[in-house]
Amino acid sequence: MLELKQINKFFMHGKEKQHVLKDISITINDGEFVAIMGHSGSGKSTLLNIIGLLDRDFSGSYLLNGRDTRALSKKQYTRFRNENVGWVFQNFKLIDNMTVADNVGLPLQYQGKPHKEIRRIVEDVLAQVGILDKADTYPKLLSGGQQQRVAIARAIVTNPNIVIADEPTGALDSATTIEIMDVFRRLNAAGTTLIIVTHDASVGEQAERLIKILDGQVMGADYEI
Ligand SMILES: Nc1ncnc2c1ncn2[C@@H]1O[C@H](COP(=O)(O)OP(=O)(O)OP(=O)(O)O)[C@@H](O)[C@H]1O
Repeated sequence: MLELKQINKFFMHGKEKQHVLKDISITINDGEFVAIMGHSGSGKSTLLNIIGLLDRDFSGSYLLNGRDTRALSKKQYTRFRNENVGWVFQNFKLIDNMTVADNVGLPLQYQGKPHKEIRRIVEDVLAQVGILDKADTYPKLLSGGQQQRVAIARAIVTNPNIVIADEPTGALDSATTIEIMDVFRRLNAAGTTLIIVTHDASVGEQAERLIKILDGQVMGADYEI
């Protein structure tokens, strides 16, 4: 479970202080599929970075699986993220000069797993996202949808309980968006908590719950984006 309480976040622009997140309190239960929507600049990515343990420079409290994320040392915080959260981005963020299998296996390499075990887990995960036949090719030779499957495989290779995706279909056409959302939905059906920021209403409507953000604040269900 994920509990954000009274989160406030500021950015400095020279001497100007910008209040980007305003008193955000959200609870997300294990296994939920939540979409976050709102206008450009409303604070969605800033919020996602906090939820996904990439940023803890904020005020308020954030408990993840009962742990106070702000009480962790820097090393513990990074480790906690690697164990609990898988990230997927709009532009895939794959390493071009590494094969698909090596990209997906990277988080396991960081964990110090033996080579043979890494290959076995990677093949399992690639099969799960439907691109086992691409294991030994390079990302740039794949379509956008295939590259996003690789990125999803990399996000889930450590078996995290939460997958966080920032505009994961933003660079994909509508047919590919449907395919990628199928992959996400299967993942969620198998028990993974899924949190997606999206501008695409067809993606947002697949979520169990929609969190709407306006100017850094959570809006009620009747707010029209
Ligand atoms: N690192 C940063 N330094 C300074 N200001 C920032 C930084 N990151 C975001 N901001 C500001 O915070 C506000 C919210 O940005 P954020 O990226 O969270 O919005 P968003 O809702 O995700 O937008 P979009 O839909 O366009 O991605 C914006 O005004 C942005 O300029």
